Amino acid sequence: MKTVYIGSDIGTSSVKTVIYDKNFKQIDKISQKYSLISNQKNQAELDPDEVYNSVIKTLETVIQKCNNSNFKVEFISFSSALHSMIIVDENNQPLTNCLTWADTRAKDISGDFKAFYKNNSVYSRTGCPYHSIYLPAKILWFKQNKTDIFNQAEKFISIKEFIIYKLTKKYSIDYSVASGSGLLNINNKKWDNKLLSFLGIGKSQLSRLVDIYKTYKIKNTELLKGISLVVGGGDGPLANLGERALAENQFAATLGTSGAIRVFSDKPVIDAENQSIWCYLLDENTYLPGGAINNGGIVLEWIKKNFFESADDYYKLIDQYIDEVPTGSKDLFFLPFLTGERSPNWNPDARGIIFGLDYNHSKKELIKAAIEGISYRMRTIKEALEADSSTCNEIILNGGATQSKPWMQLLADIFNARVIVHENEEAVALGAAMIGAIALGIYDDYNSIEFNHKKRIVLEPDKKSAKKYNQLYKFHKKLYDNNQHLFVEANSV
Ligand SMILES: O=C(O)[C@H](O)[C@@H](O)[C@H](O)[C@H](O)CO
Repeated sequence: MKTVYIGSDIGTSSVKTVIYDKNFKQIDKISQKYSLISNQKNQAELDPDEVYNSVIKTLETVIQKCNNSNFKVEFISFSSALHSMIIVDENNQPLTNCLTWADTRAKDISGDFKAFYKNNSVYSRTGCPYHSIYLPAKILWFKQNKTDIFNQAEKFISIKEFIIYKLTKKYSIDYSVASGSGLLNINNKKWDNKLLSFLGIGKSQLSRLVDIYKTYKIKNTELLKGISLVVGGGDGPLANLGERALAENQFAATLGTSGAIRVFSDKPVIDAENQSIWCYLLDENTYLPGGAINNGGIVLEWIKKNFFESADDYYKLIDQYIDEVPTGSKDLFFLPFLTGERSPNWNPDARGIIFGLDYNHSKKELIKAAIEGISYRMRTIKEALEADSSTCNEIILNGGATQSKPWMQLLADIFNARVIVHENEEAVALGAAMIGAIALGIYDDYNSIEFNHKKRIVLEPDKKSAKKYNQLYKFHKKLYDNNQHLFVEANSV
């Protein structure tokens, strides 16, 4: 009987459940989309029951397939997007939808929280810069704006806790997802007391902290009952694991709707002065400093929606324009802050700028300038990370951008580093499956996993283009810096 592992990646717009053989080779994958609810400004929510039903549907389909093929399922291991929050009442019923990382309502919280954050070194303890994406701001928003819900809150949980609760009747949160909440002290691995008392919530309102290897038996549904469920971790940390970017100078990057660059470290890495990077956890002993941009492929989707609605071959056109338009898009610059900024400046007021437009520019230059702008922002993260960890000459890339070879070459040139893409496309689900194999005692730790990672693409930077991009990048940064005060002023004109 063939033994198989299952990794399930609960993302922001879909769940992907993947079957692996015991050498972590993908056998099959089932995905199910769900809809992001965004009827009001700053809202980006998911319906928790819709997500749960989608997860169950993919799991049952996969288990049925395994049963039909006479495969022995060792475990199901989970991953989820970070920074999500659902408030549940004393009967374990959701009082809210699931606020995702993209929900920005909490940028409008009032009062002295920012000063508290600064004066109490919250960043140094939690590894999370002051920002509305994290749970402290989200919780405060409810306290200030929906007091009735805040008062009825029995627990503040993430989407993964919600699903695991439904499957096991246990509220547990792993250190990885907990570290992305902004409520965990990453040094002593405990909920941060000072922060909790400022917010006016108790430890009992948060789940029990468990390690990512914690295993339960599934209690419900005929097909899933009795299968080992491994709690697993957050998508960013598991992407690095799935990419096997294990060394301190190996950065793994994701570039999809948003983007991130991260690296494993055996100690906390923080930038106390500028707070340019975050530091999350994979497990109790592995730290994950990194940075994330809000504006990746979302910028290209915005251009499509507004200017290329009927272009079925939009992404092909993008590739063509990257090739046709010269480096630097004929001096056109696009600061891509369509949804504010996360790393490295965490500026919620940052706005998009198209600079240098003249009569000879066309949509081709506009698109290439957007691609260059997104890529420059990724470079700002690489640099912030290098300033606090090690220099990196090789970046392992995953996410939607890996569909475009011209974009990847442009990234290699802007990073002035080798870009590698592996054959396996589902790094996060793969990382979750690796955690499951450790949890079940098949491997001692993630270093000892034997894995033949095949490379699909290896791109070296082109020297001439890298040199040119170096100059252009400096100008891009200047454009950003010189407009800082105008971003703020624009709020009150
Ligand atoms: O490491 C990462 O990829 C980022 O830090 C996260 O903030 C993700 O964007 C989030 O989990 C949504 O996928």
